[in-house]
Amino acid sequence: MPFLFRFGGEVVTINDARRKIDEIDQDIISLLGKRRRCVTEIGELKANKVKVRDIGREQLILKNLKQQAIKDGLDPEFIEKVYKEIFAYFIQCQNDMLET
Ligand SMILES: O=C(O)C(=O)C[C@]1(C(=O)O)C=C[C@@H](O)C=C1
Repeated sequence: MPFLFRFGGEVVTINDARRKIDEIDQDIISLLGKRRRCVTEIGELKANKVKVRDIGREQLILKNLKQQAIKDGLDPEFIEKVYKEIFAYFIQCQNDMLET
């Protein structure tokens, strides 16, 4: 008898739930890849490298995403930590592309 439990309103086995998590994780990675392509386009517009980092834009994104996080039942402080890493990575991507 497989272990059954509730996940998003349905009764499922742990393997079913893990398959859903695997799909969600693949979507997250694919969306981050898509985000990277947009950031690369912006990087090309910043070709003079006067200012790669835009703190005002980061703050606006964070404000909106923290509100969204609350609506989606997530801790906004967790989202802030995740996005600080995301911004750091994408700023590095822009710096790398502008150096080469
Ligand atoms: O909006 C920009 O100017 C970007 O380069 C994108 C981005 C981001 O990852 O969202 C990256 C670096 C900036 O500090 C702000 C935002």
